[in-house]
Parts: sequence; structure tokens; C-alpha cells
Amino acid sequence: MKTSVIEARALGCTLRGGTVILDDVSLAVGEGERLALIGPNGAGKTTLLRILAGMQKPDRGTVSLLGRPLAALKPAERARTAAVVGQTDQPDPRVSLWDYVGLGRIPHSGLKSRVEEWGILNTALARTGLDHLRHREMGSLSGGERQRAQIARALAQEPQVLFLDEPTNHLDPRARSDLLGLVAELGLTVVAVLHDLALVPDFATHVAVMNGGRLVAHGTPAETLSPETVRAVFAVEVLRFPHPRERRELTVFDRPVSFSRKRFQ
Ligand SMILES: Nc1ncnc2c1ncn2[C@@H]1O[C@H](COP(=O)(O)OP(=O)(O)OP(=O)(O)O)[C@@H](O)[C@H]1O
Repeated sequence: MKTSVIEARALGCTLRGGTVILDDVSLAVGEGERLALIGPNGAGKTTLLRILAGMQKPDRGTVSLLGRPLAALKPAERARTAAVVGQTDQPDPRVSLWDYVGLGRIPHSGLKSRVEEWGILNTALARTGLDHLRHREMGSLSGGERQRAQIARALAQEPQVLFLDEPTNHLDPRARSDLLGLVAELGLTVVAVLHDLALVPDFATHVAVMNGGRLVAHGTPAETLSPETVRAVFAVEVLRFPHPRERRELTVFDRPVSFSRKRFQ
């Protein structure tokens, strides 16, 4: 059996007015697993991701990272283990890409020689295909390049775990699958909030389905993206059929016919 890298027990989160936004969520993420957190808007995905990454304290329950309680890890120690790519990173537009990626080295400062540090930054830029843009200012990068820059900065942290909050936002369809392909090739343990269900089966080894603050399904993509679960949680239909040219199955998440009629008639 694989070692659990992340273990969450009975997590709960309640807003001041008493609304429960995370309710008794327990899950484990094994080494090298890529867990997709999916669910409708407001289901609690970002809240769960932030708690698993140690960016937010739960009101109830515990999280351990590599067998140690998250609450006991110092921020720099945590940052050497886990990197977070959030939705709202707004770097200073005048900072060069090289310096921006270099921010990922802060948790390691003083631990390696300058030559080793440069080597790590060069590798992070090369792996994300950004080598040729190293001298460019962050403000001059396209949305897709900025998204990859965030991944490069996270790689510079040399983490064992990568937390991603909707990393494919603002990307065109090809760039979406390229970015997730890149993340999958890293071989790290990954937890990613994803909205585009069509990308989940190829990317994720495991899926956690959230709805109304609860974990309603957790397992492999085939187990969790069943027509019943998808219909109940997202109110869309799952259709699977053979690819017309390739030896693989296509999965389409189709909105209900009644919805499209109402909208376009
Ligand atoms: N700090 C906060 N104050 C008030 N409400 C909050 C706070 N954080 C989260 N919520 C509420 O908790 C619920 C879950 O939010 P969360 O961002 O975790 O959902 P999500 O599944 O990531 O949503 P989305 O898919 O829309 O990004 C939402 O109703 C949100 O408005």
C-alpha cells in the first residue's frame, strides 16, 4: 500500500452566522496520486484545498502532511514540502520572470550554493517551457504564460506536494490540457481544484466530489464520474462512446436537453 502524504480527518468549517461550509470531510492522498477536487460552485472545494495546504485553519478536524500534523509545521518547513498555486496571484508587473520564479526559493534560503540555486531555477523554467522568457517582465506575459510561471515558481520550491486552485482558468482548450499534462509529468503528489470535468479522467488518478460542503464521492475517475453521481451533483449527463479515429473512449458531459431548449428557443 502507498504511503499517505496527506491525511485529513473529520474537517469542518462553519461561518460566523452558523453556515457550515465544510462538513466532516475525511480523505487520504497517497504518494504520487493526483487528486481532482470537483463539485459545483460554492461546494467547498477551495476551502478544503486551503485547509489541506495549511493556508486556512479548520474549525474542526486535523490534517497531517507526510505523517506530521500540519499545525506543528513551521511555515518555511511547510513551504519546503508543499507549494500552492492559487487563483489570485498578482505579481508586481515589473518583476522579471526569473526573479518571480526565484521567489519559490525563499523557504530554502541559505541552504544551497548560488550555483545550485540557479540550476534549480533553470530547471523550473525549462520544465515549464519558459526558458526563452526569463528576462521578460511579469506584466508582459500572456495569461497562459503567467499560469506556467506560477507552476515554475512552485517547482522552484522543490515541493513533494503541489496544490492547485483551478490552474486552467483563462486558458484555451489546448493550453488547458498541455498545462495538466505538464503537471502530471512532474510525478508529484497533486491536489487540484478543477472545474472542467472533461479534463479530469486523463489527468486525475483520484477524484473527490464535493457538494454542499460534504465529500459525496471519493475514488478513481471511473468510480466517481459515474452517470448517477454526475447527474446528482452537477445536473448534467455523462455520455461515453468510442473515439471515431483513436482507440480510446470519449466522455462528454452534456447539459440537459430541456436546458438547451429553454435557452435557445
Ligand atoms: N471567508 C468567507 N466568508 C464568507 N463565506 C465564505 C468564506 N469562505 C467561503 N465562503 C463560502 O463558503 C462556500 C464555499 O466556498 P468555496 O470557495 O470553498 O467553494 P468552491 O467550491 O471553491 O466554489 P467555486 O467553484 O465557486 O470557486 C461558498 O458559499 C462561499 O461563499
